[in-house]
Amino acid sequence: MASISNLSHTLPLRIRKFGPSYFSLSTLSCSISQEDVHPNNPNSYFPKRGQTLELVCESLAFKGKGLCKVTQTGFVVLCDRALPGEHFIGRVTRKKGNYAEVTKVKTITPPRDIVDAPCVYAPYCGGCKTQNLSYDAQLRAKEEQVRDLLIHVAKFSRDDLESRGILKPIVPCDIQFHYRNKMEFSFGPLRWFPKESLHERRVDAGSENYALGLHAPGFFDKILNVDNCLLQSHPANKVLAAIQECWRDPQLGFSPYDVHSHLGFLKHLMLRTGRDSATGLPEVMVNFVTSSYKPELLKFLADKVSAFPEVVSVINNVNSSVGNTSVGEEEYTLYGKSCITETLRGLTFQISANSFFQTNTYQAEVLYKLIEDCAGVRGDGSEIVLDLFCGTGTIGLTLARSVRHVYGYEVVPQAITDARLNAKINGIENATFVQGDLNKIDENFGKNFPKPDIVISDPNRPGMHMKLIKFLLNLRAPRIVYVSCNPATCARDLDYLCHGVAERNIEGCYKLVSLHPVDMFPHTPHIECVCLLELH
Ligand SMILES: C[S@@+](CC[C@H](N)C(=O)[O-])C[C@H]1O[C@@H](n2cnc3c(N)ncnc32)[C@H](O)[C@@H]1O
Repeated sequence: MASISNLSHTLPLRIRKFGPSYFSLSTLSCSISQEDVHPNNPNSYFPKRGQTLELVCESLAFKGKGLCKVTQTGFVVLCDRALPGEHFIGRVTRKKGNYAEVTKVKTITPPRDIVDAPCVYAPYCGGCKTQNLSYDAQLRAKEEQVRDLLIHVAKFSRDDLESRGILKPIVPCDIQFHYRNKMEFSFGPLRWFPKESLHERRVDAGSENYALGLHAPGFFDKILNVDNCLLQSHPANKVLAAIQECWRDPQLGFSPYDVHSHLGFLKHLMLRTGRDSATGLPEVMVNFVTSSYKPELLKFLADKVSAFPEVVSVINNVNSSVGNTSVGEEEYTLYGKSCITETLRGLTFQISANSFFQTNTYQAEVLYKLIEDCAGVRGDGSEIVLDLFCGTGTIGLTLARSVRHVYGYEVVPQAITDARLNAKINGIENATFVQGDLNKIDENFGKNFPKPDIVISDPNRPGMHMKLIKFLLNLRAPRIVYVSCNPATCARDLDYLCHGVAERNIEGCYKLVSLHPVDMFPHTPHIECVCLLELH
């Protein structure tokens, strides 16, 4: 779910809804000619495709894009890889409703707070877009983004947020590199080179042209070859390097999968790192995703990686479909165990090749502690917890020890199986996990569990469906802890829960007590938020 190749998500909320006023930024320099103004509305302004603008980046917006505003009009322009304070020339590439996107042509004055990015791939890789921005500045930009969304989308006043102390300072991540416990690399027949290194490409290089790495941002078919990733664990990097060293050898007979011709064997390499719950030592799972089942062919790579003492599991997911996901129709264990383990808040979790687990274990400890604090469990074993979007049950299980019962709901059947298994291995008997689609609930939802004292809701990026919002507003649980990985949809849902949905005549009944932004993924645009809502 959280491979680096899908770190660049689509914008789930219509930006149209925000309008230029969402971007509370000062006016920036850019000259406008009379033709740029729409003839029917002299106040409107639309730059033309191909037009160049002189801009200053003021802040970072969704997907970590630099946000600029055009002088006199306030027209919003977004630029990938522009950083706060950077004065630059941008060329308009796309017009979208009430904003435009530009690509950077030339920097006039460098950004504030820049640092040398330690990773050689940082300028091109879609994973770490802000590695060259100091960590303090990254945190400030994330905090500002959340504040803007709370004001302009969730409709809280700046005064509310500040004087009532609702918006808490962002929780930094103490570990800024090697924090990811899962990475997914892709194989491809032709490595991608950025423009400035195109001279390195050799047409006659044969299998040397093969790529194993990360997708070039925005391209499903272009792969930047990567020998070492500063976000993944050290043992996982050793495995990656060992595979890179040999897999192109023509004598081994490996072919990378071509997403256009649908030919080729090796599709993805997924590396997951956990910890042995008894010794605390790292455990690595190597998962080869292939287009067919050929264990005799994979044996060479399986033997090579299993020679590392940290590698305790070598898996083969076979995905014969033309789709390019890493989830196979069949899964084989080529070496060792079928799962690795990880410890979180004193509990042990089994992680299979495709099960969801928080990708930054270190910061997940911090996040879950915060969720527990916000849940405010009394500890007398009397309370009922409803854990919506429970995944493999991790949040609910950490609370189960001090409440009467946890009811978890989740759409992915395998995650529910894992949640039940996780309850069992931790000796937890007061947790019930049910598979179901929370976007399709009807009036019967809620009849199978007692009224909860605490609701935990941790949806994925699209946030909560209106049916679920209505359900929660009718349920009137005393407390909701809303955990979100997308501050835009989070702000929308907070507005609904607190202020209601005017166009549907629905009244809100919650008060936002606190919102803690948490940095789970340094150098990336991602922001997690933990919000505490209490019934009015
Ligand atoms: C951000 S994850 C949270 C997982 C879990 N709470 C944790 O911390 O590990 C969101 C979860 O919501 C699940 N999900 C997505 N859409 C859903 C839906 N419509 N109904 C129920 N669950 C859904 C996903 O499968 C995923 O496990």
